[in-house]
Amino acid sequence: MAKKAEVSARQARESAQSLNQTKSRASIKRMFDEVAPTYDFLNHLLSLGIDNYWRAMATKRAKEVLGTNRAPRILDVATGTGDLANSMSKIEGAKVSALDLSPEMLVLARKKYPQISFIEGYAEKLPFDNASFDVVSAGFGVRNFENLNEGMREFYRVLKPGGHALIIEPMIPRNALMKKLYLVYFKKVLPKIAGLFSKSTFAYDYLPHSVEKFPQAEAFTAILKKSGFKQANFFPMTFETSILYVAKK
Ligand SMILES: C[S@@+](CC[C@H](N)C(=O)[O-])C[C@H]1O[C@@H](n2cnc3c(N)ncnc32)[C@H](O)[C@@H]1O
Repeated sequence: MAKKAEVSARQARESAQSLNQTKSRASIKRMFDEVAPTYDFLNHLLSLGIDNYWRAMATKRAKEVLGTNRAPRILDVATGTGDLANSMSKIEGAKVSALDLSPEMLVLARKKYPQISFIEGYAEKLPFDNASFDVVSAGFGVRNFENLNEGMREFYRVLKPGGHALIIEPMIPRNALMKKLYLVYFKKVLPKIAGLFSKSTFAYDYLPHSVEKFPQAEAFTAILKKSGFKQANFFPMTFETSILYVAKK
C-alpha cells in the first residue's frame, strides 16, 4: 500500500517536471480548472495570508505610476479568481478588464467580482487593440505561459506608450539560509498540506518546479527589455519570497 502511494507520488512528480518543460496550454488549462475550487483557500493558507499583501503592493505601485491619470484602463492577465483585478479596481476611476484561460477560475471570479469584465483568452494572443491600456498586471501567472516571450510582447503591444507592466511572481530567496528553509517548505511541506485539500496534488508538485526553473530578478528583467520595454526593474518582497517587476513601455 505504502509502496503504491510512493509510486504514484513519483509519477506525479515526473509529470509535474514534464509539464514544466512543455507548459502545454491545454495541460495548464486542465490543471487550473482542476484546482479552481480550492485555489483561494489554499493560496491564503499556504502563503499564510501574505498573498493579498503582495497584490496590495502591486496596486500601490500601479497608483504611483498612474500619477494624475484619473481614468486609467487596466488589464489583469492570468487573473484566476480575480483578486489582483479586484485590488486594481479600487484605484480611483479605474476601468479594469481581466483575462484567463481557465473557464473554471473565471466562473469563480465572476461570482466574486461582478463589477469586473472577465474574458476567457490567453496571454500570447490578447484580444485587444494596440495601445489600449495604461497598466497591464499579472499575479503569479506569467510563469505558466506556454510561450513567455510571446506573452511579454503582447503585454508590450497592448500598453499605451509610457504605460507599465506590473508582474508579481514567487521568488527563490538569494540568501543561502532563507533559500534552504524556503525550498524545504516549498518542496516537502506545501505539497503535503495541499494534498489534504486539493484534488490536484499534481499542481502543487508542479508549483516548486515551475518557480525554480523560471528566470528571476535580472534574468526576467532582461526578457522584459528584449520584449521592447525601455525600463524594467524588480522589487523583492517579504524576505525575497516574492518579487514585483515594474516595466515601462
Ligand atoms: C497561479 S494562478 C494566479 C491567479 C491570480 N492572478 C492570483 O493572483 O491569484 C495562474 C493563472 O494563470 C492562468 N494562465 C496560465 N497560463 C495562461 C495563459 N497563457 N494565458 C492566460 N492565463 C493563463 C491560469 O489559468 C491561472 O488561473
